Amino acid sequence: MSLFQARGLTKRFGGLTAIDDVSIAVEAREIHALIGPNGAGKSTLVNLISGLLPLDAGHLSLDGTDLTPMNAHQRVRAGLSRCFQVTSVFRHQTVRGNLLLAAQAHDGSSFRFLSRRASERQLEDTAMALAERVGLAQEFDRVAGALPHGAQRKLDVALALAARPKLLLLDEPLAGMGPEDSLKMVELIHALRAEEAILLIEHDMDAVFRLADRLSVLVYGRVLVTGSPAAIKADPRVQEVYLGSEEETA
Ligand SMILES: Nc1ncnc2c1ncn2[C@@H]1O[C@H](COP(=O)(O)OP(=O)(O)OP(=O)(O)O)[C@@H](O)[C@H]1O
Repeated sequence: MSLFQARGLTKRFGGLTAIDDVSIAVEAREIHALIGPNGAGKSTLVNLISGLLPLDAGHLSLDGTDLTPMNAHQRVRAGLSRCFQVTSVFRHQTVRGNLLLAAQAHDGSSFRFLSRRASERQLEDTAMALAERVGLAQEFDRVAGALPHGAQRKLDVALALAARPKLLLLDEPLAGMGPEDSLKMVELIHALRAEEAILLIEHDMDAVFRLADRLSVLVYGRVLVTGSPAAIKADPRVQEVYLGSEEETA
């Protein structure tokens, strides 16, 4: 069984079926990218999976746990963590402060048998380990709002990692980044795959095709095709969807 399975997801907005019987699976250590033209339903699908929007129909499971009846917070606790297009960083806090808060929010109860000093030390270690994982150890004591955009997005990823997710939802992680930051973020996402499965929504097709193990193409709220990067590139139906902007699938 796949680590993550979504089956028959459906969402209507009045007369519009924005997501129409969508099924998608993500395996352990897989980067599964979701692509599609503007308005295809990618954001709606991510909101359904993370629990920000209620489903009209369908089922979701993660590592054998039924997520369907859970709200967004319960889904995070069950192992589904999300990075937002709009960063969720506390701008006036330092990197350390942000990561301590996140570590405490997700780990607080596991420290209740430790002394206060021991639990504080443990939280500090967790915060530093998160900073190191995303390459922000040098910026640990800097105020988050003063960091360059690329570093803030890394911090956003670290905040999502604090929940120790089994599946990480990355919603346009490269949005607003220059080429140098994009390259660093691609490297970071590539490295994350060793521990977290990733569902990636991203407009930068170069990055998507470099990172993804499999892709699903969403068109008018339906999955047109799922396959390897090579199969997706060669698929005439996909080429037709992107006709007029061939460089996007190149
Ligand atoms: N809250 C809403 N109420 C009504 N219609 C909506 C709502 N949210 C999305 N839609 C519609 O659902 C469809 C899918 O939109 P969605 O934003 O999910 O697409 P997308 O693939 O994420 O687009 P983009 O790549 O431009 O962000 C669109 O037709 C959109 O107008």
